Amino acid sequence: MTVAADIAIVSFDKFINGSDTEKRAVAKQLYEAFSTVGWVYLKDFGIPKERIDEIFGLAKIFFDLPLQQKSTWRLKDAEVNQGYTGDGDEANGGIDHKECYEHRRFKNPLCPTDTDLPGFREAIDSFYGECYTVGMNVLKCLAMAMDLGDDFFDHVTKRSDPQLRLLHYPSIERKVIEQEGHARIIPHTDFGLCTLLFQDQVGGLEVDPFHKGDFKAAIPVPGTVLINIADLMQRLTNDRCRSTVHRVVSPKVAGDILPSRYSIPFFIHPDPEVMIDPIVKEEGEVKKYEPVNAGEWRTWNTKRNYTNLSVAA
Ligand SMILES: O=C(O)CCC(=O)C(=O)O
Ligand SMILES: [Fe+2]
Repeated sequence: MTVAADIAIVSFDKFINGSDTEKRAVAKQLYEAFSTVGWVYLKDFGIPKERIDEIFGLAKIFFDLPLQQKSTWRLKDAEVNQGYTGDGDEANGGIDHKECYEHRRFKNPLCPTDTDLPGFREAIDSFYGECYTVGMNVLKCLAMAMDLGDDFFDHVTKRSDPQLRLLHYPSIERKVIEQEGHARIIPHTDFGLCTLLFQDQVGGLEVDPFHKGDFKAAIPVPGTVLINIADLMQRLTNDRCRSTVHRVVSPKVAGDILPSRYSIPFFIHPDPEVMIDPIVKEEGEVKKYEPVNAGEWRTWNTKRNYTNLSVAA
């Protein structure tokens, strides 16, 4: 049996509603988690449960549509990275069994209209805004905890265009997922600044916190959203914050057929023109990474993940 990962549960209430001292105390708790395991379960983060349930419900309605219809919104360009990707479209060194819908901040030409799916676009846009607020507050915590100036990340996220992803792992035979090189999503790190991750109650998400091939379950905790550090934040903080490997495998349920699973990541990226150059804070500290341009980094990593999507080449 897989052991549960040691991921702290932190309340965001005092960050949203508390005094400056209370805000800083929450920031410290987040930083502590991000600089060890790289993940935290955030509760009391200000998005009502009903809203999250509504979005999971809409994801189910969307993915239940016939493949032919979903394919009319098929993602065409890895750089734009918006629309539907089917099972097998995204792969990077292994085989994932999943389908996704990607939604962006400014333009969503491949989003179902009100005629296709009444209320879908409006609900997804509002949820996007709510996730954005949580995400920017998480970045503010990091700025506070690292003494970068509280508004440090405001300057690198003015045109920030995070990616909201609805994810569906279809019900599938266990023996298919459990073949060598297959997974619901293969081991990877996220490549932006940080990610918010909502998951349903099915399970199967695992984290390898210290990169020893020792995966531990990030079990679903009701009322929380997981937040994890991604590669650009690790680079920017010169390894103070840790972007850790994770994957989704079979949930711990009996039977030959696995239930379907839904999750909703919200990937936060800096403005495309920003250079991510490691911040050094101590006398004699050496930068562990070369500076990278955030926009080029995002495009390069996204294209790499869509090697199977012929139109994106
Ligand atoms: O479905 C999940 O819980 C994880 C998804 C994920 O890691 C990703 O989309 O990058
Ligand atoms: Fe991920």
